[in-house]
Amino acid sequence: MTHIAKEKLATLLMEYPKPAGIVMGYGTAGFRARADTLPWIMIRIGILAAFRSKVKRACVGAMITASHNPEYDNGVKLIDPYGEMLEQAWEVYANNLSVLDDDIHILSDYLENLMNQLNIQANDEGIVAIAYDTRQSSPLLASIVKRAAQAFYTTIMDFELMTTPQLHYAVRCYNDNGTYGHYTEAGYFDKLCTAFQNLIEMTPNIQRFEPLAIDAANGIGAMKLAYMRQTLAKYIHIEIFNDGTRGHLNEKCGADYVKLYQKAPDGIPLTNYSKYCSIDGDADRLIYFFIDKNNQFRLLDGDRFSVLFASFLAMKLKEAKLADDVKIGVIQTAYANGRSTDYLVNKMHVPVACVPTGVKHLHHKALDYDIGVYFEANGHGTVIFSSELKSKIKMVLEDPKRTVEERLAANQIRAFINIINETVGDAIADLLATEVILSILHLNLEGWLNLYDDLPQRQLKVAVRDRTMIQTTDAERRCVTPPHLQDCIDELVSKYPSGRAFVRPSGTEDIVRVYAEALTQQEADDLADKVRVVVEQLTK
Ligand SMILES: CC(=O)N[C@H]1[C@@H](OP(=O)(O)O)O[C@H](CO)[C@@H](O)[C@@H]1O
Ligand SMILES: [Mg+2]
Repeated sequence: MTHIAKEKLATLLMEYPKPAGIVMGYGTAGFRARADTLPWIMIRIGILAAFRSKVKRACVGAMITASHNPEYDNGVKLIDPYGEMLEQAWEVYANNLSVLDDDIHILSDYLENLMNQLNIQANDEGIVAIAYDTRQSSPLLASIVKRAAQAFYTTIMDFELMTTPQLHYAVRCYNDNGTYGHYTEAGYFDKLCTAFQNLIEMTPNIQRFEPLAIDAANGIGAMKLAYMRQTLAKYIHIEIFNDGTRGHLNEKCGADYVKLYQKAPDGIPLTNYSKYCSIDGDADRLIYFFIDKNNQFRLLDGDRFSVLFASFLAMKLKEAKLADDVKIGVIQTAYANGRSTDYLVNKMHVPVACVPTGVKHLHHKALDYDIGVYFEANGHGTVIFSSELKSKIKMVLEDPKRTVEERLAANQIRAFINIINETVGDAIADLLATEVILSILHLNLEGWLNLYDDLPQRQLKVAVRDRTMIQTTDAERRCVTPPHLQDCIDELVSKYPSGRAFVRPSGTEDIVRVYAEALTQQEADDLADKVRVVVEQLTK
């Protein structure tokens, strides 16, 4: 480590000291906590981003956001060169760095060892792309990441205000020299909007788009959607509410609020539109909803996107005569409604895999398929396509012996691939994909909802002394510790027809989550509550 790097680090450590006794782990979505407790961890993350970039000899990203959490929280996560989440093995380095106190000698010893281990030279080049959401605390936190990375000969690409998926996209494009698209924001919108227009224009008898009201959670998405709204005004009328001019970020609005409380957000008129959706604070989650004829609030969550996207793609594969040699699969977590899994497996005959919570797990598993559709129930997800599938599509398009219908279907899949953000779940891309599929299939929200009926469900948060006491297996569906907890859950569940329940420690909050579903809301509530009681008893 150079003398200058050491000096710069020492200055940062003095400026942003680590609070005594603080412990922080790189969790489901990076480091996340109250914003005022975060500056010190940004130093560590800045260093790690620089190292990661040097090792991969590519640009990596650092996104400052706490997504759907309150304005006073913030967080940071790293993005790997292909636009995916940081490789899990590196989370260990993040955790090791977070354990270290502010002693510059100890820190530089650790860093020198790490540089040796990773075979990094002090003057290797690094490049880190940084972006942040609209939180007041974000610019300062971003500036600390930047200064720490710069201490290690690293160039910074400062994108300032961006959605999380936009940064994932930019990192991917930058590293594959524009093959995936141009890495700027203009490049991002150009790719999505052009593909959306193409798909509309190539499809005969497409249904007119009904106006859509969007709850933007008073976050970054409002600003970005405004740009898209103008570009696509010719096709679809979009109104943006909760755009940050009045309300507070994620407060009684946004995708997480709507999904968790199963009710409409504040700040949006509920009578004027037939279609509504909510995004979250960093615009990577999307949830649709509407008010039905009986004045009931009806929700379409992540499971519904899986079903819709997989149905559309399976249909187009069939039309393109590609269905036989393409492996399509859906990835869910334990939070997926049992009826969605049932519909996918038994009605659509699409294989479903279940993985632990967190997009990194879903994304990883989706790579096993030619078309991997993945969504968390909360509305975070995307579709990824293998390069073999992309070549097959190209072959159909270039084969003069193929019929017009076959080529049209292949072309529709190709356009769909360009709407989707394959690097990570993206509310804006998913919204465009959903809108265009609904119009192609002539479905309204009611028709989409009627594909299957959800089982009533309940989610609870339980505060316990030490959430790590609960350990799980089988994609978090069964508890291993504390002893007997699983037996108690099994016993409770057996009393409810079609009942299912599980318990897991949250990776982003200091709580344990309980999930239950059953035939009626009353039973789901009862089951969840009884499970809560045994959790409380056995973790005392
Ligand atoms: C039940 C639930 O919604 N859990 C969320 C939440 O994780 P937890 O580990 O459950 O706190 O935050 C994650 C990051 O945003 C998201 O990926 C995940 O789906
Ligand atoms: Mg988010």
